[in-house]
Amino acid sequence: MTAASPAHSGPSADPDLWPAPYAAGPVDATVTVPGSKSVTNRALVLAALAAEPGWVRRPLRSRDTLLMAEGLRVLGTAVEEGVGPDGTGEAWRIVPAPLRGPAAVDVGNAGTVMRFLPPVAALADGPVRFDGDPRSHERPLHGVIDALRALGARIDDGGRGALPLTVHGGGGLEGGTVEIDASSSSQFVSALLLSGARFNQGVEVRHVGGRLPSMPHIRMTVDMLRAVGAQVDEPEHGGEPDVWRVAPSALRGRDLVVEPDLSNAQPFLAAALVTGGRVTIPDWPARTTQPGDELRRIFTEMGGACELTDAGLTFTGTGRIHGIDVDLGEVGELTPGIAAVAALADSPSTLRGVAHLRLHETDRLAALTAEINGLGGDVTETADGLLIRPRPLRGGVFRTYHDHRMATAGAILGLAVKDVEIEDVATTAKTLPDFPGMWTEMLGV
Ligand SMILES: O=C(O)C1=C[C@@H](OP(=O)(O)O)[C@@H](O)[C@H](O)C1
Ligand SMILES: C=C(OP(=O)(O)O)C(=O)O
Repeated sequence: MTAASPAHSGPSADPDLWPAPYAAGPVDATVTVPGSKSVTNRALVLAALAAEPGWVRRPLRSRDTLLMAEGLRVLGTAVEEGVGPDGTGEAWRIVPAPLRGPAAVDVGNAGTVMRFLPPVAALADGPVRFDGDPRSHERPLHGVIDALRALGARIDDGGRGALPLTVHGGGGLEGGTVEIDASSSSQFVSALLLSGARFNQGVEVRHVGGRLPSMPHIRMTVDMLRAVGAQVDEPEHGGEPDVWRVAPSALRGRDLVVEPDLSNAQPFLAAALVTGGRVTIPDWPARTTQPGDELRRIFTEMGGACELTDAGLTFTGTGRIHGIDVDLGEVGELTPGIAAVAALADSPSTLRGVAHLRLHETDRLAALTAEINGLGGDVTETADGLLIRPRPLRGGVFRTYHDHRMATAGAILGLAVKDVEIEDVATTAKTLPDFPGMWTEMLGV
């Protein structure tokens, strides 16, 4: 472990700076992780589009999912706090209703809200205005806007191809075949498929362009559509490459239990790796489309070991971390946490396939480079990723740029480097509101 730099004057009293706890020894903890953002927000959209009420059990309650629930509410759907249909387990009860406008939807900086709801709004019977955080104006949306127009929707975006915009819902959408370039976000494809069953002709989405990122998230969309009764053709299992089809049909209301968010399990697993300790995540699914499941392979290659038992996933570290050369294109949202671990390794790492992270919550490649180097690291950006050469790090302020995964990446570094202070740790509320409490509880501090 690296001592704090003598030049560093110790933690400041700035309330916006969170002193990241330093781990004096190996962690040994069981950490229950709240539900998946991606599953919760798909479940909400599908339940709102269904022909009958449904339940979403163990939903994630975070900024992104509360924005999704509110967006659906203003479009007419009832999202009620309650218990599951058998009287057990906390759940949201979703009662679909005719989608209506005028309405105004705040997307915050949630990719899932800004991309999944405009197709839903096209089914409403009036104008729906979309706006969000300043960063939401910079995140790509052209794939959704152009596709919806091609499928028959009227959208006023002032020619920007981005937020803010108004979808002039016409009470329904013709649908049909559409070509999009989804190389900047897989969420374009997911967005069109999720609403596609409700279009008159269904939808056929043909991706044309560069590499499509985050394929597991598209598989999640397809699996969840099938679970509510949609008929989906997809490239896997013999379909045409880069083509997805959803047939027009009614969707069933279901009782769906949300899996723990495996991407939010990442910092806790990383804590086992970095401190040579042991962390168990209960309810780790045996089979899942969540990209976080890849952490079993990636963190094992970086020096740990994992075991999936009835108790959950137990991940054990040795305290020695190895560098890794890995393509993260399918699992881009894991990059900040992997970069933090890689900065503490005993050999260099190359993270590839993630150019599209420049358009995430912040430019994650620039942010990780600036902040790890700000602690004395040696990170360089490549055309599609990062080169990380570990060096002894020192304490200092780790800025987060309104990015929840920057905050958790900084916390991972703080385990091994004294006097790291995270700016605006509250930004973790996007997907994990109690992160600071969970982190200190894991460490027993
Ligand atoms: O569909 C989803 O739930 C997501 C898809 C991915 O988006 P991109 O394909 O834009 O990276 C991922 O990074 C994001 O965190 C969640
Ligand atoms: C990229 C992410 O989020 P979003 O859904 O806003 O795209 C993320 O959570 O890492």
